[in-house]
Amino acid sequence: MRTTENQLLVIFGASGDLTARKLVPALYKLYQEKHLPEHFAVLGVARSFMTDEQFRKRVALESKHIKDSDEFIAQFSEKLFYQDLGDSYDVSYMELNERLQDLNTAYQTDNNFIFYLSTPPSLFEPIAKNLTAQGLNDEREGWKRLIIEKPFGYSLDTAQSLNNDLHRYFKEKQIYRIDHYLGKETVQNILVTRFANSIFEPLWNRSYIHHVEITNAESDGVESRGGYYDKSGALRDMFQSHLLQLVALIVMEPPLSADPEEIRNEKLKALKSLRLMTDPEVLEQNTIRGQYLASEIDGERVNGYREEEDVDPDSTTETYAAVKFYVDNWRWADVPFYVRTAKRMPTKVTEVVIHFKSPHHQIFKNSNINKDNKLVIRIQPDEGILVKFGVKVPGQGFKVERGNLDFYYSSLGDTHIMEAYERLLLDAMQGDATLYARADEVEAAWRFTDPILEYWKEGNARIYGYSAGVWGPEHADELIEGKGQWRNPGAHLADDPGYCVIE
Ligand SMILES: NC(=O)C1=CN([C@@H]2O[C@H](COP(=O)(O)OP(=O)(O)OC[C@H]3O[C@@H](n4cnc5c(N)ncnc54)[C@H](OP(=O)(O)O)[C@@H]3O)[C@@H](O)[C@H]2O)C=CC1
Ligand SMILES: O=C1O[C@H](COP(=O)(O)O)[C@@H](O)[C@H](O)[C@H]1O
Repeated sequence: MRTTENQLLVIFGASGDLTARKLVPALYKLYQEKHLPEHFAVLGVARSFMTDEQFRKRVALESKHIKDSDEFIAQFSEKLFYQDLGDSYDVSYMELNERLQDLNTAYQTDNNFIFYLSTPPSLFEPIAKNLTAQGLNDEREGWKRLIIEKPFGYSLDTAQSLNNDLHRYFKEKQIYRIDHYLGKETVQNILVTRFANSIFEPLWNRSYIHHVEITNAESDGVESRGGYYDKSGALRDMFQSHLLQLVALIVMEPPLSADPEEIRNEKLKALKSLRLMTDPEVLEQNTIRGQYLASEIDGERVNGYREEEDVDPDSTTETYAAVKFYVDNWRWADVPFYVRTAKRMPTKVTEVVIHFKSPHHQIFKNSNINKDNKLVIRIQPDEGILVKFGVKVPGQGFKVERGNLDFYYSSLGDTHIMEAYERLLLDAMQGDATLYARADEVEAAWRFTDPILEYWKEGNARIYGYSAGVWGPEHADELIEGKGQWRNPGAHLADDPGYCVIE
């Protein structure tokens, strides 16, 4: 059992959206579930002026994301404090340090500090530098950890220079780069499915796997984040980070143990083995970008991307990205990977599908099976795993249909499944970086993504429009043709069509 030592959590960007919507509710849940240490406090930091009481009201007492009895919330709120930084950096950081030391003494947090940077990325380096100037990176008394929000860089160059900047002030082992997909239970379950069973891993290679398909679909548009998204796009926002982390978990070799560095070493090797696409012809044939157009969903008009708030009316930023690629190593040679991510799809769903090859000799010639075995790892919603396999239809002869063999997390009843930010915060509090991305992993992911972005930026690849509420541009079907078709899953895995369900 890992221990959570006494500590003080400092959140930069405490007046922002993420703090109110994700971080404080996650801390509250950890408090409810009794995961927080006996001596614990949170200091929120931003430029806006607020008293402790105003901060508490804003993020806890009046938060629609926290629901519980007033008394319990009030107890939790007493652990929350706020310090404004104003605009004059040196003086402010000195005051911040004094406040920290006072809280550290009052709450007996043993000089253990986590600094969570939930600010615009341009502030990651200056905050690390200012903390260092105050000696707040020094681990001689108590440990110091730095959590960095996404996006981590905008390209390989910018990610490398951010890594270099941060390493000037903090050691790699002090740095925790958030990728909230790694905090999802079902994403972690990929490791368990593969390495805690002997029934999947022997098949997990080019001899048995036909192709791998990953879909990340959101039904929402860009909502209020148009300003950020228009400079980012689907490839930077989802593919480079969350989806390549999923790919790494699917592709990686078995680690020696569940030790964080062993797992991260294998993920790095996996990311390094993705075949770089630099030839324009290859990029043209293997990547597709799209942008959603205005449409009607359930009788209501929804905006096209270019009409969204804070989006350039002539924007060529992609809201749909599909990439086909190969992994150049012994295990995966010639197995195509198809990964797509998009906004304004028919439903919100993320899943990994391992498509197995057909049996190499068909005995049941009259069977009406034209689909192969599949392993569906449903990341969200309706989290679970589904195996599609052939079963005999009762009656004469050998008619074969696809049956479903499944497991759903919802069947665990009342078991509390930690939300990603809860899990990640608790891990950082306990000094476990397994579910955080290491510097070299992030760079390897950018190395693969950069040439696609460059090719798209040059205006070479066409940007296909698709109506909001459909599965992306029709042209994307050509990418996967010859290997089958996109699975276009429904919201509920439990409703996945199958001849029978084996309980
Ligand atoms: N919101 C979301 O759903 C997601 C956000 N993220 C990431 O989380 C981070 C925060 O995002 P979000 O909360 O949405 O952003 P917001 O714009 O809502 O908040 C930014 C915060 O940074 C503060 N800030 C700005 N300048 C400074 C400064 N000089 N010193 C200290 N604080 C400062 C702002 O407060 P003030 O103006 O008072 O200083 C505010 O509290 C970003 O890196 C974002 O990419 C990642 C995934 C999802
Ligand atoms: O990081 C991000 O993720 C969300 C999707 O997260 P999920 O947990 O709801 O799947 C995405 O909407 C956002 O654009 C992106 O920045």
